[in-house]
Amino acid sequence: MRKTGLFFGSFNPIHIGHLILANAMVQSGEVDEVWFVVSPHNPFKKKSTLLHEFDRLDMVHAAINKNYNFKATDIEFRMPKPSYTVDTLVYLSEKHPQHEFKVIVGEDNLAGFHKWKNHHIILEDYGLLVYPRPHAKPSDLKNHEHVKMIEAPMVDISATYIRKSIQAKKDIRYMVPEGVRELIQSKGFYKD
Ligand SMILES: Nc1ncnc2c1ncn2[C@@H]1O[C@H](COP(=O)(O)OP(=O)(O)OP(=O)(O)O)[C@@H](O)[C@H]1O
Ligand SMILES: O=C(O)c1ccc[n+]([C@@H]2O[C@H](COP(=O)([O-])O)[C@@H](O)[C@H]2O)c1
Repeated sequence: MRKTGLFFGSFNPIHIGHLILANAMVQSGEVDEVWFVVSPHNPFKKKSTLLHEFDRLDMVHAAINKNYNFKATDIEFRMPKPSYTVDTLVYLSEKHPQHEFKVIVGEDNLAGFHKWKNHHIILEDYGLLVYPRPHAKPSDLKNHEHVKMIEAPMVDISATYIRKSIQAKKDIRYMVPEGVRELIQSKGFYKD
């Protein structure tokens, strides 16, 4: 069985915070690889700054480059919207029976985790890999046998900050991998 961590996000754009964290998951030895699950554009949610899902997927591919421990998946583009984590897990497990999937979440997600669809199934059949987040509320879930806390650096950067920097015509070098920066520049993403 291949141990695979799923990292869900809109990745608008993917940045070094995401990549450092995904790499820490692989380095911890808890997973062999991380799949970036790009969240689709929810047609019911209007967010003018959210790029088309294929553009965000292209940036994730550019970021992964030749890291064979990382993979990007567009699986949720073809699933009913909004996509629930449990549905994606069930679908992926059926499609890839040789993989054992776990969900990567920030510590701040634990407090509201009981509101996720079929959260018991996520916990019992899959499990969570949790990375530290600043100001996370305490949660008993940390002691659950299928919840594993993973040590990872906290990198204080967000996609919002990067988008704002581009709008302010600032240099975003080092916040995203060079290939992502080149894509953003050549396609004129986030300029207006
Ligand atoms: N710097 C970071 N370190 C660790 N996790 C992060 C970081 N930035 C975002 N995340 C987490 O990664 C997941 C995917 O992030 P997302 O694509 O929403 O990026 P974001 O930078 O938070 O975006 P935005 O600023 O547009 O809200 C989310 O669960 C989010 O909490
Ligand atoms: O499946 C659910 O019910 C569910 C409810 C809330 C959040 N999630 C997952 O958690 C991710 C982060 O959620 P949020 O609300 O912190 O942006 C989101 O992209 C989903 O993958 C999933």
